[in-house]
Amino acid sequence: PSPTNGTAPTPLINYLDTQYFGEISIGSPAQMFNVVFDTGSANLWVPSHSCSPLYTACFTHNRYDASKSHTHIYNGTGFSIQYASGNVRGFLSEDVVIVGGIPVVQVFAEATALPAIPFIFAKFDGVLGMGYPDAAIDGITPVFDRIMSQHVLKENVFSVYYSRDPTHIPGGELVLGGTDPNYYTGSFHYMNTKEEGKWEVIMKGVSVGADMLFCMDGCSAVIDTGSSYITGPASSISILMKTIGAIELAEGGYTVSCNLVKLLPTVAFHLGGQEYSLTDEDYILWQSEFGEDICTVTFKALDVPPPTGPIWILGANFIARYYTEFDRGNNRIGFARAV
Ligand SMILES: CC(C)(C)OC(=O)N[C@@H]1CNC[C@H](C(=O)N(Cc2cccc(Cl)c2Cl)C2CC2)C1
Repeated sequence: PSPTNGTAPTPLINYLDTQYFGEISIGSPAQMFNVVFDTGSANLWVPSHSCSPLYTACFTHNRYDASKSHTHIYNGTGFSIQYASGNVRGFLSEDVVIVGGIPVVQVFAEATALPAIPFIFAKFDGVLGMGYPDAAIDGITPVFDRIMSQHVLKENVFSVYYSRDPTHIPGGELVLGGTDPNYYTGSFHYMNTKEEGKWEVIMKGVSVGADMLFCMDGCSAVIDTGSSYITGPASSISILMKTIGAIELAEGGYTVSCNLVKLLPTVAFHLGGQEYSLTDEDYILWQSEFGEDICTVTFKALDVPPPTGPIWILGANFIARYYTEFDRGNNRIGFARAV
């Protein structure tokens, strides 16, 4: 896919509707990595060749070997990213990174400490943050900003399609520089980002069936391609779960009995003058295990402390229903009905 027409598509793999990732290369000759294109963060990191194999999560993923790349530029500055479940630590390097066929000289982190939880569950090797520069740790210019400054894109936007059907190939698509009409119908509706530095918008309410139950006075919503689910404040989520008759599991997830799934109400998110509703098909993960069906609700409780929170995070299961355009040129987000 040459970026000559100003857009650069990258096919994504869909793993269980919870992880969507695509391939990039780093170094010369090319070393390939599967990364999540994560609008909720703004740094690129991949496991390092110098990560001790005692870290299971490093041992089971592709690792970048600086000594094998003749375009590697040494940096060595320390790096640490605090995830909820643990820190990824390492050091910075610089090399040629190719995304969707577009090469950039990029400062990125080589992870030398990768917590087993959650990364042994990751099918991807690393994370390519698609957030704003303000969110970048160590003030590193993010990949998309490096691409924009090359003036090779038709528009300073990128778009994300996440397939809901695990048998659909590709499992998704990232387009740099535009949108892909094959994956949406109807027109886009746009809303401005709340502030320059985040893929975050003002949400005007969350309704369950006909009743607006949450966020009546407005709240924030982050559109996060790197999160699997939709998360909301624990108080709201527990009311939502009671309303739909879901029962809480030990580790904090919720399930409903599969024969009631068809009766579940729609949940609608009021964003930018439009109601974005999700039906049971969109928010129930129906899995058959050992001959019995388990219906998991793909909403999770997550209390993000102020000043960032309280917020709702609209993740993969929202994006799978609503094709999303992230517009850096106009600091706005657009949604269209996904195919
Ligand atoms: C404050 C700061 C650290 C920048 O916040 C973030 O980076 N916030 C990120 C926001 N987007 C989701 C990121 C996340 O949770 N994972 C872990 C993950 C997600 C889904 C499935 C799996 Cl298996 C895993 Cl491991 C990233 C690897 C995508 C955290």
